[in-house]
Amino acid sequence: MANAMLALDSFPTKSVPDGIPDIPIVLLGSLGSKRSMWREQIDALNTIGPAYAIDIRGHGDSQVLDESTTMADLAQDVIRSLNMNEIASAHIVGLSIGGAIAQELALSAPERVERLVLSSTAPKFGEAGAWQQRIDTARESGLDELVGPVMSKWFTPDWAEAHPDVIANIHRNFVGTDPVGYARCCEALAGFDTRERLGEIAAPTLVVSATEDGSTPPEVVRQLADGIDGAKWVSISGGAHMCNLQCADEYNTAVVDFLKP
Ligand SMILES: O=C(O)CC1=CCC(=O)O1
Repeated sequence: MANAMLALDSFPTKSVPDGIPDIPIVLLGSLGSKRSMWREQIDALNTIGPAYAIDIRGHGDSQVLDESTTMADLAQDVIRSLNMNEIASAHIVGLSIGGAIAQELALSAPERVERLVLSSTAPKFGEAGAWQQRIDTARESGLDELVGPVMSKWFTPDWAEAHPDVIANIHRNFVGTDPVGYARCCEALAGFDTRERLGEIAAPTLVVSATEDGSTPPEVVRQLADGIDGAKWVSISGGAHMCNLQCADEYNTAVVDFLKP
C-alpha cells in the first residue's frame, strides 16, 4: 500500500523558555478542510512548542491516492511525514477524522505519541451505509451537494451569520477538496472502530467535545474519555463541530493547559 506525500506547514517556537523540552505539536484536521483550519491555534501553541499543521491525504495540497484507504493508511502517511521532518515523537492534536488518525497513531505507533488531544471525534463515526452515500455523491456529483448539510453542523447558526469571512473560507476549502480524496477518507471513516481498543491507548489524553456539535455529539465524544484510562474531558459550551474556530480561546486554553510541560 503506497503512502501519500503530505503537505505540512511548520511554525517554529519563538518563546519557549530555556530548559523546557521542545516537543513538537502535530495538528490533524477534519474531512473537507485544509491545514489552515488551525490558524487560531498557532500563536497559542507556539508558546509551548513548535507546531506542524498537516493536510491529510487527499486534502488541501496533499497527494490524492485513488486506492482502498483505511485509517491505518492515513496514520502511516503521518508517520512518514514525521520521519521526513525528523520528528521522533510529538503531541498529536486531532479534530474529527484528524482525531481518528490520532487514535490510530496512539494504538499502532505509541512511541511516536507524547500526548494526545482528541477533539470533536469518536471511536466510531456512524454507520457504513451513510458513508457509502456520501462517497457516491462525492464521486458522482462532487462536493457542492454535500457542503450545505455537512457545514450546517460545524458552526452554530448565530455564529456563522456573525462571521461570514470565516464561513466563506471554510466553504471554499470544502468545495475545493478533491472529490476522490474526500471519498477515500470517507471510506477510511466507514471502516474505523476503536471501541474495543480504547483501553490500549497509553498516551495521556485530553478529550474535547462541544455542546452544540451535530456531527460528533458530546455523548459520542464522551465514549473516548470513558474508554481511555485516565483521560481528561473538557466540554466547550456553545461550540459546534469546529470548536477550535468558533470557541478558539476556550479551546486553546484547554489544549495549552494540557500540553504545557
Ligand atoms: O463531515 C462530517 O459530517 C463530520 C466529520 C466526520 C469526520 C470528519 O472529519 O468530519
